[in-house]
Amino acid sequence: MTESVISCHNVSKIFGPNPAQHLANLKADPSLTQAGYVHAVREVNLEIRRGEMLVVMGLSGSGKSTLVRCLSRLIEITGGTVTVEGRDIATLSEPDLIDLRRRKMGMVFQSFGLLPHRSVLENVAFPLEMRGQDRATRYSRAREMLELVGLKGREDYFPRELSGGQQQRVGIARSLAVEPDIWFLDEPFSALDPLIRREMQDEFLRLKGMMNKTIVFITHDFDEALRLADRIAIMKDGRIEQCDTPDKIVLHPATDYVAKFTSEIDRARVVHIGSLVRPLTAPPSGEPVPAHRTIRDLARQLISDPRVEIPVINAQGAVIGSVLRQAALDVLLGDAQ
Ligand SMILES: Nc1ncnc2c1ncn2[C@@H]1O[C@H](COP(=O)(O)OP(=O)(O)OP(=O)(O)O)[C@@H](O)[C@H]1O
Repeated sequence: MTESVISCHNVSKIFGPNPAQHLANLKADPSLTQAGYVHAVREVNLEIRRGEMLVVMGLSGSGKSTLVRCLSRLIEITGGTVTVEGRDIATLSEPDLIDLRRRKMGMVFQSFGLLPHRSVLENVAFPLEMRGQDRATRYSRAREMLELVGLKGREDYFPRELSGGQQQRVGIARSLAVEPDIWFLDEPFSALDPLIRREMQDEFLRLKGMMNKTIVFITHDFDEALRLADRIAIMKDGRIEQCDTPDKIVLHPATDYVAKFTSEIDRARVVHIGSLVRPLTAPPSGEPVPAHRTIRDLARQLISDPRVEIPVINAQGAVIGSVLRQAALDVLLGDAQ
């Protein structure tokens, strides 16, 4: 099992004048809600693994931003513990906390937050300037990052001369310049129009493949979550309803609420053959199918294949079990339970 980088144990956040006092009885006493208390995050338990992309998904007001801000202690939690690489971040002094954020963490927000009077190059180099790096080193690193996000040649532009998508790329390049191990992105693409958003998602998947970073990505768009995530944590009223791989979420939604999100989804595009693997009941025969392919990818073959049971291979080519053709067809035709 991969090492956990961030752990949340029973994390709660209550906004209000005297939150700690009400941690135990907020739920039972509705008058506290009337008095202005908001239970934004409720008893969240979560392990974020090194190198994974965890997408936090939920409707507006479900607590996504609050939870993610608790992970870097931008917000003080009311109850529970958050540990980052084994250290309880509530126990860190202010300088240690700033150091942890500067050395390990990067953040990208929905509003691009670029400095309007500085060029693109200067914007990307800015966090390195804050770190006291000399001009030549920081400009060279900033150029590298701009090339990585596809903005080579735009170094001397000003933010107002770029499109929304390009500005967000500058924001991404700026946060990558400091080489964060843990990367928090709060709805980074939501201000972009659908086509550019899709392009940015592709770009993001490319970057993710190149860098082995732990990423926590917030979105309220389920399609975006399914496209990008290794695992999705679905929040409702401050709680995590389910935290699982996209395959498991669409195949086995844990609650009615999660099921509602998945009802409109084309499952065959999400579910990989590997998710339906079961032990072989007979020696494998005929051409196997790779576990990493989606049911949609293999639709033609599945429809015409006469076999009841089709062997499945892993990335190394070893047979890991089989898939019942009928089970795959059920997903394809929307009959999966
Ligand atoms: N500083 C604050 N003071 C009081 N209440 C707050 C504060 N910040 C957030 N809240 C409340 O906490 C709840 C969760 O808010 P949060 O911003 O975490 O939700 P979200 O899922 O990120 O929403 P969105 O998708 O709209 O950004 C909401 O009811 C919100 O009004």
